[in-house]
Amino acid sequence: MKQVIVVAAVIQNNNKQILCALRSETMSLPNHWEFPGGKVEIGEDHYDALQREIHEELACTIMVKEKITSVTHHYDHMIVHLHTYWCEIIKGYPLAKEHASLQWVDLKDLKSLRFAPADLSTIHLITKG
Ligand SMILES: Nc1nc2c([nH]c(=O)n2[C@H]2C[C@H](O)[C@@H](COP(=O)(O)OP(=O)(O)OP(=O)(O)O)O2)c(=O)[nH]1
Repeated sequence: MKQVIVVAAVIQNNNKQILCALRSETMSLPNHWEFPGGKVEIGEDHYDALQREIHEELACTIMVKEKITSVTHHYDHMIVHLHTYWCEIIKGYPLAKEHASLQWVDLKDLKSLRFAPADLSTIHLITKG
């Protein structure tokens, strides 16, 4: 089965809301929310990949901070190794270049969005406590 390494950015604003991105109808996992990011390419480390993906998807520059978690999730069509990181926007304001939409979401409301299944452990970790 196809396996991919994916990095994703958890970005918080001054109101403690988290930036969530809606996958479009034409993407895999259509109409699911996710944390912006994407596949790590050959020769990239997680930091390079995350900065590149955020440039492409949100047209802004981030600083990658602490890792939140790493999980392996088995979808029907592939295995995703997902690594999530706290990130901070250091230049620009996020724009939906590839997603159907972006939304700043209160921590308490994250669980009510239909997220990609691989993201649930990250959501659990950032909403507890
Ligand atoms: N970016 C991102 N991808 C995620 C998350 N959770 C999760 O299961 N994924 C999956 C969805 C995709 O299959 C893959 C990320 O690849 P990608 O963002 O480059 O996806 P893509 O639409 O370009 O690729 P494809 O799967 O449609 O070929 O990981 C997440 O929080 N963020």
